[in-house]
Amino acid sequence: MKETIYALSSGSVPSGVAVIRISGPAVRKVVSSLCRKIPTHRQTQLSKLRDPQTREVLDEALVLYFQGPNSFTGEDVAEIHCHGGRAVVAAVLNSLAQFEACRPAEPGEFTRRAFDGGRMDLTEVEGLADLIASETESQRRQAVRQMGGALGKLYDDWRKRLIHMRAMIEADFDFADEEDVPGSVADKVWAEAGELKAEIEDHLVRSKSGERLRSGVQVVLMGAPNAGKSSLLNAIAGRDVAIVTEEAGTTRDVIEVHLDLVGYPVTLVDTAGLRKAEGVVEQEGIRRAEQRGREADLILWAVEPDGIESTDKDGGLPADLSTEVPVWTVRTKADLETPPKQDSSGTTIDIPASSKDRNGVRALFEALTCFAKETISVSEVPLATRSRHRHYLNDCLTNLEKAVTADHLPAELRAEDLRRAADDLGRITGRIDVEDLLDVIFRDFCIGK
Ligand SMILES: Nc1nc2c(ncn2[C@@H]2O[C@H](COP(=O)(O)OP(=O)(O)OP(=O)(O)O)[C@@H](O)[C@H]2O)c(=O)[nH]1
Repeated sequence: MKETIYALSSGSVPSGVAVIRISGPAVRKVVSSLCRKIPTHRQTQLSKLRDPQTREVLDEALVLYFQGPNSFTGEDVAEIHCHGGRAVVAAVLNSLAQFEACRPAEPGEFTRRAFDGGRMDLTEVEGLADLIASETESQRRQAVRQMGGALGKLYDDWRKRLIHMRAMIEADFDFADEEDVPGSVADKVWAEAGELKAEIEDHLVRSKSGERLRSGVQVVLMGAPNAGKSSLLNAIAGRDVAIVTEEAGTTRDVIEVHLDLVGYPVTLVDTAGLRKAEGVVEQEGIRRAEQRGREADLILWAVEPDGIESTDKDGGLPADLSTEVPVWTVRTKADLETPPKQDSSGTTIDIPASSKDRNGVRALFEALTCFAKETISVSEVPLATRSRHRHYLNDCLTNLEKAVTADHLPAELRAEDLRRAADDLGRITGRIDVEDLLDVIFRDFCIGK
C-alpha cells in the first residue's frame, strides 16, 4: 500500500499558525485518531488534537479534509492548521510519526503525487515552483498563468493537431488504392503542418521575454579595477551588497543582487575589474566577469573621469562583448568631474552617476527600469519560460521541418516525423517519457509542497 506522507507546509516556526499537510490512504484513520471526527469534505472543523497513544491534548486546531480524488494530490488529504509554536508543531509531527503507514514527505513530494495522479502537467508544476520563487509582480503574474495551465494547454492543442495530421496522412496511405479518396488530403495536411511550424517559431521568438521574466534581466557591471562598480551596485541596490575599498582588485568573484524595478526583475551583477592580472585568483575572477558579460542582456561599462589615477587602464571591454551585447557607458564618480561633462547625445547611452552624492543614480535606475520593461514586455499569451521548453520546441521544429520539406520521401516516413514532433511537445507537458527529468524538476521544491 502507498505510504501516507506528512510535512510542515507553512514557513519556518515559530509563526502565528502552522499548516501541516497529510496525503495518502491512511489520512482518514490518522485524522479520526487525532481529532475523533473527520471533517466534511472541504470544510473546516475546530478540533482538539490528541496524542494517539496518551490522548493528551496537544493543541486546538482547524482541520480540513479533502476527499480524493478532489484534492491537490488526488489522494485523501488533510491540513491541520495549528498554533505555530515549535513545541506544538513538534508534538503534532511526532504524533503523525507514530502511525506505521505515515512517513515525512520528501521535498516536492505532494506536487509529485499531484503530477503522478494526473492532477497537473509538468508546465503547471513548473508554474507552481515559479510562483513560490517569484520575487516581483510580473513574475507572479506569469507564474499564476502558467500554473493555471495556459502554457500546457497551448502545447497540448499543438500536439493534438499534429496527432490529427498524422492520422490523416496514415488514412490517406491506407486508402491510397481506393479511387474515391481525394489525393489532396495530404497536400492540405502538409500546408497545415507548415502553418503550425510558423506558429511555433513565432512563439519561440516571443518566449525570450518569458524566460527573461522568470530569471530576471541580466545587467552586468564591468570596467577597470577601482572604476566604482561595487559602489554603483550598492547605490542602485540601496544597500551594501558588495565590499568597497580604495584597493584596486577588491572584487574577485561575481556578486549578484536581485532587484525589483517597479515589478520587473533585474539581476544586477558586479564583476572583477578588467586588467592584465598576475594572480591566479584575479585571472579567474576576470574570466568569470567576461563570461557573465557574454550572457548579459546589458553591460554597464563603468568609466572614471579623466585624470583620476586610481584605475589600471590597461584592460578594456573585450571586442566581442561590445559588439554582441548592448553597452551603456556610466561615467562613475561624477562628483569628481571638473568641470562636469555634458550628456553626450550619441547612439550609446552615456550616464554620469556619483555613488557618493547619488547624483545621476536615479536617472540610471529609471533607464534600467525602461530597459527591463522593453526586454520583458509582459504578454497575455502564454510564453515558454525555461530552456527545457525551448529545447523541446526546437526539436519539434526540426521534426516538423523534416516532415514538411521531405516531399521526395514516402508519406510513411514523413508521418513518422510528425509523430516525433508531437512527442517533443508531449515531453514539455510530461505526457511522454520524462522519468529522468522528474527528479531534476522536483528537486527545486521545498518540503511540504
Ligand atoms: N568620489 C567618489 N568616489 C567613489 C565613487 N564611487 C566609488 N568611489 C571610490 O572609488 C574607490 C573604488 O570603488 P569600488 O566601488 O570599490 O570600485 P570597483 O570598480 O568595484 O573596484 P574593484 O572591485 O577593485 O574592481 C573607493 O575608494 C570608492 O570609495 C563616487 O561616485 N565618487
